Amino acid sequence: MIEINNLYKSFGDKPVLSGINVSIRDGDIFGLVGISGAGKSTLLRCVNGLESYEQGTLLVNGTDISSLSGAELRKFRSGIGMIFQQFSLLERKTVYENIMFPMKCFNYKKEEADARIHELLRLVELTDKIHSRPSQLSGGQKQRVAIARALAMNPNILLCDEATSALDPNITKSILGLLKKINKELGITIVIVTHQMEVVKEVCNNIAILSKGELKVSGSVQDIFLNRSEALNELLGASGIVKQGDKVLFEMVQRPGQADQLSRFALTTGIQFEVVWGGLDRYADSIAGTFTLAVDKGDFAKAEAYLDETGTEWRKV
Ligand SMILES: Nc1ncnc2c1ncn2[C@@H]1O[C@H](COP(=O)(O)OP(=O)(O)OP(=O)(O)O)[C@@H](O)[C@H]1O
Repeated sequence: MIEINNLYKSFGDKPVLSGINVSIRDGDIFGLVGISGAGKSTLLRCVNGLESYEQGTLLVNGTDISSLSGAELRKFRSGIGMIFQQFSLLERKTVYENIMFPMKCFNYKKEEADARIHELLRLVELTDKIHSRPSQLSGGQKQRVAIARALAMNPNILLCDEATSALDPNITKSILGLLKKINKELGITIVIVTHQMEVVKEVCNNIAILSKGELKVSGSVQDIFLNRSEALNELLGASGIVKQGDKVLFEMVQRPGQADQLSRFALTTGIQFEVVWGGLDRYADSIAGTFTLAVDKGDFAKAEAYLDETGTEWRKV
């Protein structure tokens, strides 16, 4: 469990995080999202003590990192793996030596480390690349090596800083598949910083949206996308949909299992409408979405009555 309470951090006199409250449960795949400069990476780096903070508390499995130093801090950090956009592999070393690196720092016995490297390479499906150097690998393969290295010390948390941002969509999918497998099979909590909404929808169960160093909203991915807060609209560039002339705009939510919602609305009310925004998305294993409809002002009372009578989830835009 990662519990962040009222966290404040500045660089010099510039506040970059303030009043941050986030709770990440064991087994979560948690997304930290927000536009560039929102403070996502800084918050992620606070979790493993790569950045310090001035106020608030940050507890990882009950331990306050700011209370640790020296060997205790090193031991604590070894329980948190991290991967990066640029992979950060040692270019002159082989795949084997790269994965060995953290174990070497902790004086693992050669046989023990050797067995662990083979086990990790099976997990990331790269056994045939054991003697390759990073320059001989594709981007996706490099990230697999980085993941294996991050897992070498058996962490219970994996931090991912824009880990798929440099990869093409198919490779991104395969890395996300690997992260899901690691989360499910090894029970590792994963925290993902990303600006890619498709990444969030594909793997995260919970997210927090940051803007200018502040937490705007947090909760389940599906709820946040279906509730369409202003913070999400801002992130998606959907703020301020233009209201035109005599039209009234409203948004209907389509939860899983409500696939006939639009056609029922059309057939029952007979109202002519335009779909001006929205669509369906896959959230892990279910499909849901929102539609923003525009109807003539004169038809809105009828539409509203239908929506309320049928218990449809909706809101005026
Ligand atoms: N070491 C540093 N020294 C001074 N300012 C910094 C430092 N690291 C980050 N910042 C500033 O802190 C703010 C938050 O940066 P951060 O990298 O956490 O944002 P981000 O949301 O991860 O953005 P991006 O998606 O562009 O990486 C930015 O204004 C950035 O310029």
